[in-house]
Amino acid sequence: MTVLDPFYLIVDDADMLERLVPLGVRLVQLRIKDRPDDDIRRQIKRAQICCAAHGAQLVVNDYWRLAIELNCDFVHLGQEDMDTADFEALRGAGLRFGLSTHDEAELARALDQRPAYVALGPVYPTLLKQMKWGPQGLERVGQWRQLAGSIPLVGIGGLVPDRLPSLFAAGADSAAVVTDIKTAQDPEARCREWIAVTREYCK
Ligand SMILES: Cc1ncc(COP(=O)(O)OP(=O)(O)O)c(N)n1
Ligand SMILES: Cc1nc(C(=O)O)sc1CCOP(=O)(O)O
Ligand SMILES: [Mg+2]
Repeated sequence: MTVLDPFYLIVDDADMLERLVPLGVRLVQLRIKDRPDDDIRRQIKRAQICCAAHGAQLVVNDYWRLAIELNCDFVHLGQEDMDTADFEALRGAGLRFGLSTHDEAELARALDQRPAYVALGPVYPTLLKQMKWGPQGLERVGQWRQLAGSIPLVGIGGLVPDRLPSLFAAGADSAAVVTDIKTAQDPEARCREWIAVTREYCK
């Protein structure tokens, strides 16, 4: 079973990944939207080099075909991504995958695939993207903890350092973040705060 770091950084591009991973990030997702495949390919390669140099686990969002092509070992897929993903090909290539969930039906669908983790979101309101789901809240995190059994649980959406103790107390194993670090005046300093707050939850 994968043990997830409690701090799950999500970045938009390889530039930000190269700034933040050397600070001590151990789990990072490259979540690039609306770029040509060649650009994504180049950015994944940069991310692989940086993560290998710093002992961080790279997770590629969405682009599972490129992840197989480039010998990555971890992808994240949402429910729509799952519609077209070839899970046998992923397993055959030795890739682990984490899956997004927002309601019980999605959770059951995700658990059927024996993922490395399930993510529940948005735990709090998120500014990152329009979603049909309202904030799930901490009670829902606790419910997911029970339903997911031994599968690691990632909380995502509207997370900031002050919210982390209650998120972990509710049963999350890891906290994923985009906006709080991306929009910080000093992303490096904010990232260090996240590392400090989450360290005590390392298993
Ligand atoms: C850790 C984590 N959880 C959820 C998501 C969202 O995935 P998805 O629903 O496919 O949406 P996009 O991120 O692709 O817009 C995630 N990326 N990471
Ligand atoms: C990308 C994403 N997926 C979500 C889900 O619930 O599946 S919430 C979310 C946004 C998370 O980012 P922030 O830290 O900016 O709120
Ligand atoms: Mg996706």
